[in-house]
Amino acid sequence: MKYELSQTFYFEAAHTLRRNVDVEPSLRIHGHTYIAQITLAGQPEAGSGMVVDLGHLRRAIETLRRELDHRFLDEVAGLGPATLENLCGYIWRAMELLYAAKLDCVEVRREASGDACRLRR
Ligand SMILES: Nc1nc2c(c(=O)[nH]1)N=C([C@H](O)[C@H](O)COP(=O)(O)OP(=O)(O)OP(=O)(O)O)CN2
Ligand SMILES: [Zn+2]
Repeated sequence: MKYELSQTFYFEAAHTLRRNVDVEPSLRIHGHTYIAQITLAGQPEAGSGMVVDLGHLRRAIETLRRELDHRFLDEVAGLGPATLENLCGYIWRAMELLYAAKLDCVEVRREASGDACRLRR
């Protein structure tokens, strides 16, 4: 048995994208609302009864969110082309530094279009 703790946050950001379909509109600067979910998994520590204190996760997310919210994603260092896949990877790398093997899943969605990407251990 393992316990899964999740927290969800959103960010609004702009980007361009080089694609083989919808070439011209994708190359124009446009924006999306992104919803991201981070899941940590493990066993609660005996003393605290927590896998991780959710207050700690909330602070880590706030720092990360400042790097993405109201940004032009093409200019975010280390992201690469601003796809859902690369956003998952970017968030994963930031959270793995803090939570190591407890990091279980990162999901990024664009609900307006029904798009989602999930990165799992
Ligand atoms: N594998 C991926 N494919 C695409 C991604 C992605 O992140 N991973 N992203 C995009 C775009 O960001 C794109 O703007 C969405 O385009 P599209 O699916 O054509 O939908 P709309 O332009 O209609 O989206 P709106 O939300 O309505 O603007 C494309 N592919
Ligand atoms: Zn887009």
